[in-house]
Amino acid sequence: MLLEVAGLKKSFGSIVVADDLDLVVAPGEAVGIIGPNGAGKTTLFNLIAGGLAPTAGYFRFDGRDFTGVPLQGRCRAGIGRTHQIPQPFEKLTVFENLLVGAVYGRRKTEAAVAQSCGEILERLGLLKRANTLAGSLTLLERKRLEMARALATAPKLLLLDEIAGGLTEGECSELVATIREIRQTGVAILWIEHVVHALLAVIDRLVVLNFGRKIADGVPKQVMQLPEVHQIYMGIEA
Ligand SMILES: Nc1ncnc2c1ncn2[C@@H]1O[C@H](COP(=O)(O)OP(=O)(O)OP(=O)(O)O)[C@@H](O)[C@H]1O
Repeated sequence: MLLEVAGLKKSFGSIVVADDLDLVVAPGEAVGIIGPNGAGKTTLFNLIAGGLAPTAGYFRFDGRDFTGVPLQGRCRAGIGRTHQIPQPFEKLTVFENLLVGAVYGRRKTEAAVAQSCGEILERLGLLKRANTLAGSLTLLERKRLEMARALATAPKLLLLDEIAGGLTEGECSELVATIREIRQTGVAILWIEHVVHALLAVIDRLVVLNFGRKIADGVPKQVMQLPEVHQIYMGIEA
């Protein structure tokens, strides 16, 4: 397995956001995560990426025990992430944003990463915006930049947090095509998304969270049919 999380626990006061969670992702696999607002999805990403420390839990990545390893160590080991609300360095250009990811995420010189950053921008459809200040991008371009900057760190696992939210149907389809292309390069994907049809177009497996607990994990179409998923996630009575 590429990622193995076992017995993950985290609370904020009386709110339990990760309740004895187990999760695995195989190399190159695409796994979707759904769940109602406040189910603990983004918190799970923060725990995996290392921005938050769990109360308990075991964490293994790429064959090594990573329990207690901080964010930058996880990034350099191959965990890249995007944020639900894009967080570019607004006063840097698009290309400079990628350089930051590549130089600090891979511990390489600017000269050594410049070409691969250009290739990533081309793949993500942002090459023509390379010298534009990130603060002036459209929402779709910001979302593309989030992915491009994460890819610049050369991840083995890419965490996508609601990347399709707020986009038009056409923009969403474009983004799905890009995510499928990223997958074809061998990068594993763990994707939180409320736009379920976008998710289902990409993923191999679907995990459902509710109140910090995993309530389903399996073949996407079968998971979507489960009465508890209908009831909890969509508010439809079984
Ligand atoms: N730093 C924090 N301090 C206190 N409570 C927090 C903190 N971060 C998250 N929470 C709470 O933990 C719960 C889970 O939040 P989280 O953002 O992980 O949910 P989510 O499933 O990603 O929701 P959404 O779909 O709305 O993005 C929420 O009740 C949230 O208010």
